[in-house]
Amino acid sequence: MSPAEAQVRIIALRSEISHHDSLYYRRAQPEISDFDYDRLKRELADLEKQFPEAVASSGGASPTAQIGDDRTEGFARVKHRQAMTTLDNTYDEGELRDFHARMVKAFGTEELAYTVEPKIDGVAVSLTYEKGKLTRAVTRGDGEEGDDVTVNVRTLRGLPEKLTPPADLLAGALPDLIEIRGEIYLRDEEFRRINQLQEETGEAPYANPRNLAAGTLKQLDRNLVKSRRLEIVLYGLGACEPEPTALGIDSQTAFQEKLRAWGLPVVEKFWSVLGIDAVVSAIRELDALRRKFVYATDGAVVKLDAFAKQRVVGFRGTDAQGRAQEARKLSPRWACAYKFAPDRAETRVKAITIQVGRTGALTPVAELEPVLLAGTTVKRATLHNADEIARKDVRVGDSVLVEKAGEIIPAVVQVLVEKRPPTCEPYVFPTSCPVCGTPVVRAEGEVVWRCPNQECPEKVKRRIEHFTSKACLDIDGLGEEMVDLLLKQGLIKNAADIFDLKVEQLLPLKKSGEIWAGNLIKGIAARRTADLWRVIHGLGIPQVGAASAKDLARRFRSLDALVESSLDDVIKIDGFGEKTAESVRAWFNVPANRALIAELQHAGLNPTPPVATASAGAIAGKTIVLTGTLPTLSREQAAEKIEAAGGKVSTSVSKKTHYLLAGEEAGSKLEKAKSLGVAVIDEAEFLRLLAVGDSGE
Ligand SMILES: NC(=O)c1ccc[n+]([C@@H]2O[C@H](COP(=O)([O-])OP(=O)(O)OC[C@H]3O[C@@H](n4cnc5c(N)ncnc54)[C@H](O)[C@@H]3O)[C@@H](O)[C@H]2O)c1
Ligand SMILES: [Zn+2]
Repeated sequence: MSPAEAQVRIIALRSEISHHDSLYYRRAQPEISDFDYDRLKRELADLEKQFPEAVASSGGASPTAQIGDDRTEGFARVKHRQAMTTLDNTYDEGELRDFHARMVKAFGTEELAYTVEPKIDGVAVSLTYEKGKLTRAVTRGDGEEGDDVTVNVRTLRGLPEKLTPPADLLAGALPDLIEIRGEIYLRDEEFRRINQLQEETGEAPYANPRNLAAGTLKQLDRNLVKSRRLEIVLYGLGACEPEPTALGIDSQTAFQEKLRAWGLPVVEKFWSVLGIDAVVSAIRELDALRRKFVYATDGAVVKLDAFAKQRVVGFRGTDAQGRAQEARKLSPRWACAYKFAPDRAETRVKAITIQVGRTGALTPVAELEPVLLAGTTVKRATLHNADEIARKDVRVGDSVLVEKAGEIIPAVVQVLVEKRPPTCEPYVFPTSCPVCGTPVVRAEGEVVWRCPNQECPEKVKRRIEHFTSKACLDIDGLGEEMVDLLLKQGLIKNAADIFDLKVEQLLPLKKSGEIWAGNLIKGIAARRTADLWRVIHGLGIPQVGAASAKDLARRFRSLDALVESSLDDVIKIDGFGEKTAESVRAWFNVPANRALIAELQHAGLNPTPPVATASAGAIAGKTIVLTGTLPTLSREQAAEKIEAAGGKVSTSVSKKTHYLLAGEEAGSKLEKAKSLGVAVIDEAEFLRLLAVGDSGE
């Protein structure tokens, strides 16, 4: 390659990489896989090294000398006390050994202590704890300054507002201020749940849990954030006052132990080892274990253990020409990320079929030549939607690469265009429903095409299947096949008909099926009084999963009350965003849906409301004032709990106040409460009261 050609390629790569950076960090909707992205970036870094003169005349900053910037509109920006960096990474064991060789050169010994940690594929954040209390959460941003996401991070389950102080003084006190770095992630099952809702409502599904976590963390609707169960795992140290050594933290291993002692969520396992061979075997162990972890991992992070040694080698902060940039830290020289190549395989697309979902969404699926991938045989892979097929230009007959991350459904990541047979025609997405022939529609701003026919046999079937499924009415013996058979025989037309089935009607379906038919009818009859939330879930209201159905059951306690509820009533439920509430109301406003409810009731469906609900609890209807600092709950959390239990939070103490919930350093409110004879309770008492009304599902 000539310098002139190199320059052209460098400019092209820079713009391509910037494009992918913006999609990945700001919009959380990347177009290419990480593996392919890393290849582009490596190509650019190599060219920049090889042709420094071409770099000099290309102008502008290179993505190789920057940290991917995640900052977006709508968030306050906060400077990190200590910069957040990225990691140098490799897919190659040889390069990992080169890293070790550099350390050996710096310290003159092979016997170097390292930690090996899982590399969590989440969204990087920095938490600040001041005097043991969580005060701030900030995204990595450009490394120097990130977005303030404190409000959203406070919704995370499993993240303590306070650090557990050491049991004995010898263990060191809590730091005055500490920045703790970690990753926010979503579990696979939560990822799947949300993606299903996305698809049902016609929004683009997320490609993987990391992107969904990133997209969620940057939501401005706190209720939406809360409804998605984000979690966090912590592993890194930023600024610390006093010096970490004063707290007994002089290595990554000691820091890991401290995180555990403080009660923070941490990695399941890390290794403290001596020398590079031990590093390599720890990475092998990690690779064998990592699929069992609750978060996705994409590699191992190897760190020089001793902080004193880390300080000696410092950070990479130079651009491609080796010039130092103004104190901009890019990545530590004392760490190296070894990435695991994704599980990928090459196969061929035999056909593209279209699935029609419960809400009519048309989902294209690639039917594949069976191929072994991550230990399982893969025959089908999702193609998501029409836009995705067009973007990747997937055609029947194409050779493709399929990738499987964790337990996630395999996806076609790339078409091998060079292997395309000349007869391959571009795929044409159907313009009518493959099942009922109705022309498909696409709502404005949606990516999903739908069959709009409410009577579409496939939709009807899927609605009934959902209604009788384990997750909903849980009717024994009424699986997908039986529902299909009953529909084909004309014995049912909708979910309500199930309750009118007679033994005589079922007898012809099976040879000597008396016992079977009798049991099925008995089973169906027993579900007439199923839990209310199961019935609500079974209705298949868009956006309403089991958790929301439980909330609705707790709040309304009967189908009639739910049918008659107003948008306002629904919005007020804790955890319900406007979107969910609107979706609920829209569903009940459809005459056919109301008719179905009437039919169900007519057929004897009489669901059981939750046993002990919040409205029967000790907090329900009570006015509570908060004061002082509580030992574990933040004010926000306490207020939320009160409202969720049907109580009211008030700011000032009066004769109408039922309880004053008082923590440490309670001031004038405490005196006033005492003078008015208002009951004063502490956090423990408060939690006991809450528990009184919380036994119902
Ligand atoms: N597909 C795309 O279009 C696209 C675009 C941009 C970036 N990316 C992906 O993102 C990567 C770059 O992102 P990055 O700068 O965050 O780098 P990175 O994800 O490769 O590694 C650095 C990050 O790893 C995280 N990390 C996880 N576990 C850790 C541990 N135990 N110790 C220390 N750090 C740990 C930290 O947040 C750190 O910032 C690329 O390599 C690529 O895989 C993909
Ligand atoms: Zn149809």
